[in-house]
Amino acid sequence: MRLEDERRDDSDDDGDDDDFFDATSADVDIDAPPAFPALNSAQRSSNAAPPAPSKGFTVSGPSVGSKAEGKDPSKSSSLREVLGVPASNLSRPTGGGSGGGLMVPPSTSSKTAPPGVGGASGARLGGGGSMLGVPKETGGGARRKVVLQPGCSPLDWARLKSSGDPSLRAYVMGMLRVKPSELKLHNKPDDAWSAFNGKVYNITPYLRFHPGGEKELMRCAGRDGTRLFMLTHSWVNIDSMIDACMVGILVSENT
Ligand code: HEM
Repeated sequence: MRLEDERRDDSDDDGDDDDFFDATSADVDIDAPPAFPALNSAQRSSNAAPPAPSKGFTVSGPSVGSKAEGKDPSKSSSLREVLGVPASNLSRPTGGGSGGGLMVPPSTSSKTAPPGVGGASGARLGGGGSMLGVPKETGGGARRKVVLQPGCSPLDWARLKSSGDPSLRAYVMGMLRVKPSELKLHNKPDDAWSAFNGKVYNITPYLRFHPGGEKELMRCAGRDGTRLFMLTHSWVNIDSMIDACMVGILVSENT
């Protein structure tokens, strides 16, 4: 399916949290990436530089030079796998100590702590919390962050992913050759497939684990989400994240 065609079956953007995919509305750029970090996030408000994709960022925390990498537990390859993030991205330039992996210890950040919450964990609820499965700050002001339900942390996902549960692959045996017209049929939360880099994945099981929320992920249900994915967070290693959900490869309509 060409991009022009994709634009016709658009998701509506009426602010309703319940509507995931609507193939009828038009005139919205379906690949317009969401703000990352969120426009009103602690990362931005704390005088942060814009997040860099994979190179050229600065680190304000403890030394994370290549020599230190092997010694730091938060940069172990297994953690990287769980997060689907290359080592070089575990510390994004966040300022204010709200980064995901190696940033300033929690106790140094009190700026975003909600009232009544001491500087320790409460201050860490925003920013890079999603990478560690920490529910994000929700209360107060205009901030509207995704809250992962209990049991939906990256580690929980890693556990489920390696369980071999056949429902991860929608009970598909072998690998399918999926045409865009067939892909389009799987556009509901309980039956959502999406193509990334030519591979078709059943994204339904991952929805509740997605740090960016179900609604954002559902924007690419039933279609090729590669562009939106790359515009949003090209540093995320999609293969390592949802390889267990792969159901086939995307083929052209007249194959
Ligand atoms: C199956 C495909 C996807 C996977 C495996 C995935 C995975 C992830 C991961 C691992 C993160 C955390 C990254 C980090 O904090 O550095 C993340 C965050 C995010 N994702 Fe996705 N993503 C997918 C698709 C999408 C799509 C299609 C969208 C949007 C339209 C999206 C929007 C977001 C947003 C907005 C965040 C930031 C959440 C925050 O505020 O921390 N994602 N995603």
